[in-house]
Amino acid sequence: MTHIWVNDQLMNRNEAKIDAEDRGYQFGDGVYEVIKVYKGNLFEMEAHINRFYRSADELRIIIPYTKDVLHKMVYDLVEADQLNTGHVYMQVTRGVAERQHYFPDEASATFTAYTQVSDRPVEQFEQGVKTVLYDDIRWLRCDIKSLNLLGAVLAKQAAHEADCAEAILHREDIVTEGSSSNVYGVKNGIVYTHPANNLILKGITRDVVFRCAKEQGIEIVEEAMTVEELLTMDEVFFTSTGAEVSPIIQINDTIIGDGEPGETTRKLQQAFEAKVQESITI
Ligand SMILES: Cc1ncc(COP(=O)(O)O)c(CN[C@@H]2CONC2=O)c1O
Repeated sequence: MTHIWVNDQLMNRNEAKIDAEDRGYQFGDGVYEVIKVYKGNLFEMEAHINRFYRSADELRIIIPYTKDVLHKMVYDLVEADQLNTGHVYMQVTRGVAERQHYFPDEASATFTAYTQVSDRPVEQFEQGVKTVLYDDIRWLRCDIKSLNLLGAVLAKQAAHEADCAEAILHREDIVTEGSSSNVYGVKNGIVYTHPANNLILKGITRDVVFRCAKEQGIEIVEEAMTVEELLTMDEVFFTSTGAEVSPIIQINDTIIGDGEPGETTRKLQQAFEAKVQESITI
């Protein structure tokens, strides 16, 4: 039996009860994080916690724990579930109150966190994936990791129906990011990706890849690509907590490069793997 934090109670997963008037349930009024666990070790935990609090602050949601207490709660959850490889999903909502759009005067945040076993998608790393293009119909605060995911849900559904792993989003002609990932193009060994502003989520994996690129002497230019530029890149890849560094070999009907994962992508995959291994202290 796995466990779940519901506020400050760690209980069996099937005992959790969430009120029908929780604002996360009714309005998507909350924020979340997905944290990878490798051999029982939380990867980039501090960065995820910092982004979690920043997202909550942007929505004026008060997380009722200090960062240290929250870190311990997540650590204890992984221990309780003896999670080896997988992820922790955690979220905080503005809480339970009679349904009204404006912030309720009286509501205390609802925090939940649970673990999920999830293997690393090794075949995806090795072979690369097909993707589709999809209009970025999301709101203009994509830098907040909010529960408002309908734009991403519809995009991912379109990818799923096309037997693809990801949808690449674009606002008119400008490529922003994936439905649940950051997207990069490589031309002549230089990596291009959308600037970290309100139109994308500044991924934790993106930050690790930036560090890896610097160490490897690979130039990254934070400059938005047009759809046409993306389709004519030598290499394309995407990153997320779950996808790590995954090559993209096809976008709609366009084969990227020679249809195989590229050299720069491979270098970044190897450098990222070294970071993963470093995080495993046992
Ligand atoms: C819209 C969006 N952009 C970028 C990313 C990549 O961010 P990280 O590198 O920090 O993961 C995510 C991750 N979304 C999480 C990752 O796994 N499932 C999700 O919903 C995302 O949802």
